[in-house]
Amino acid sequence: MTTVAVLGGGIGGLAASYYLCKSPQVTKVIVLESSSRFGGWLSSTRRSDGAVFEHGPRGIRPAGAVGRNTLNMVDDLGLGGEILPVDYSHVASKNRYVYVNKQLHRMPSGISGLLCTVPPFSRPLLLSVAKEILVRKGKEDDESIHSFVSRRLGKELADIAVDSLCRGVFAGDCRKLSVRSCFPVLFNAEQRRGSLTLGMLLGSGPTPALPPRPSGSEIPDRVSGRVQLHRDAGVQHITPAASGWKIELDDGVISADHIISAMPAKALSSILPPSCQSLSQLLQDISMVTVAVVNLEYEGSILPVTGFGHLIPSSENLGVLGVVYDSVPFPQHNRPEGHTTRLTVMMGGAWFQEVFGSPETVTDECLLARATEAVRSQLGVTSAPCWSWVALQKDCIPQYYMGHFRKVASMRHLIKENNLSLSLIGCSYDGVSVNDVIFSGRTAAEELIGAAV
Ligand SMILES: Cc1cc2nc3c(=O)[nH]c(=O)nc-3n(C[C@H](O)[C@H](O)[C@H](O)COP(=O)(O)OP(=O)(O)OC[C@H]3O[C@@H](n4cnc5c(N)ncnc54)[C@H](O)[C@@H]3O)c2cc1C
Ligand SMILES: C=Cc1c2[nH]c(c1C)Cc1[nH]c(c(CCC(=O)O)c1C)Cc1[nH]c(c(C)c1CCC(=O)O)Cc1[nH]c(c(C)c1C=C)C2
Repeated sequence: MTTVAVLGGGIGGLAASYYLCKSPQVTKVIVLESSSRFGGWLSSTRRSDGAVFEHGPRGIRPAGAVGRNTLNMVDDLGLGGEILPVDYSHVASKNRYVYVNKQLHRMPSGISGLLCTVPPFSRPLLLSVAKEILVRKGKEDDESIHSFVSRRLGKELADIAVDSLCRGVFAGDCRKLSVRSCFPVLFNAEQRRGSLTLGMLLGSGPTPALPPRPSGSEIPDRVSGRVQLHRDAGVQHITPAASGWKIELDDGVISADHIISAMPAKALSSILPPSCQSLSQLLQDISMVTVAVVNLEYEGSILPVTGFGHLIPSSENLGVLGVVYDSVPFPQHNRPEGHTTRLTVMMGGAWFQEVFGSPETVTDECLLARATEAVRSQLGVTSAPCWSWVALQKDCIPQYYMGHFRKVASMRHLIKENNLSLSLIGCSYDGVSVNDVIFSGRTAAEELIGAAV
């Protein structure tokens, strides 16, 4: 009865089409992807010798409702056996480093991390946590992450730990990013319990509910039967029609009863008609940053420490955000013959233009030189890499600046007010992690169908 067009074939669009096909009310799902491959930022190189290098995301957090939701989807698609688990006792889960004052420091963890003074911090975490309970609740309806954490836990934690964390998740500047939109758990803990510590101990509100999992191994067949996947199908314009939408592609026009937009907000803004100008303007306002992802392979075991990787606060180095020690969490992706170490250096983000100039003119040689120099100075690796790959991921991570929640609420309000049969999903709105994006696809499918899927 219903034809749904999903615009954008990244993980958000693919997840939405998977959930839509679980309902018999949806007769056809048409996924339109402008590039020549599906997956969006999920992208890797598998070399002929078996080594794998990720140019986008490399892991998901299985925790919480959204993490469980991803695992359920992966299982239902019969892909559970492909997961490379990194459990909580793994060294990559326990050891994360920050590079401060030209040294690597292991981030405090466990009881001893709470009770002892662990450099680069000047006092035990427990002191900050205990004092936090007494800090009064903020009065604003949003605040920068840096201001929020400085106020509640002290400036040192904000300057080092939180500054680094925001670079390692949003490639962004914690002085500009919104605590309400980037870390809703922290914001809600303060709102509901008056304290992060109490929020963590007592819980800070409802988490998304997951309906029971469907039993079927037939799901992949049902999905493939009703989904049409079109690559090289860039959407140029969409126009509301008597019932639903007219969708203009480079080489034709199609109709759909409903559109799920899984493309970046700015891209959607550029294909809307003049009659949707207010919505267009709000969408246009969601900025993205560019990240240079440099994969490096070195002969032998070259790491001075073992763990997931290290992050670098903006006070130490603006341009280099962090280094992932890929061989540690995912040794299965090393080349089987002869021992090598795989690393990924991530650079730029909110500081790209300032440090490297325009993404349009920066060269791969320049980015490779900056990445190998970071590995030399931060990890003491003097040898040259035996293999490298530079991927310039332009406009790849949205920045939820202060007031982001208001913009998103206004967009959804405008859509409702104008009776547009349109859902907004993907990383531009309600969370940037792969888990969040998959969950946004599920939420949109459920809202459209009017039932849990
Ligand atoms: C370097 C990097 C590392 C990351 N690491 C992690 C990680 O470890 N863990 C984690 O959870 N998350 C990570 N993320 C975040 C996560 O990967 C992304 O937020 C997520 O993949 C975004 O998915 P999406 O479907 O919303 O968007 P996208 O992947 O951007 O998909 C949108 C699609 O829309 C298409 N499109 C655009 N315009 C049009 C048009 N006009 N017509 C048709 N199609 C169009 C695009 O080609 C694209 O394929 C990382 C991101 C990056 C960039
Ligand atoms: C240095 C840059 C980046 C690194 N990863 C990303 C960037 C921009 C992107 C990214 N990483 C994670 C997520 C998902 C967040 C979530 O809510 O699940 C995204 C969008 C996962 C992540 N990576 C690190 C942390 C602390 C997290 C949060 C979740 C978790 O605990 O796993 C740390 C980290 N990321 C990078 C490095 C070098 C690094 C080092 C310790 C790379």
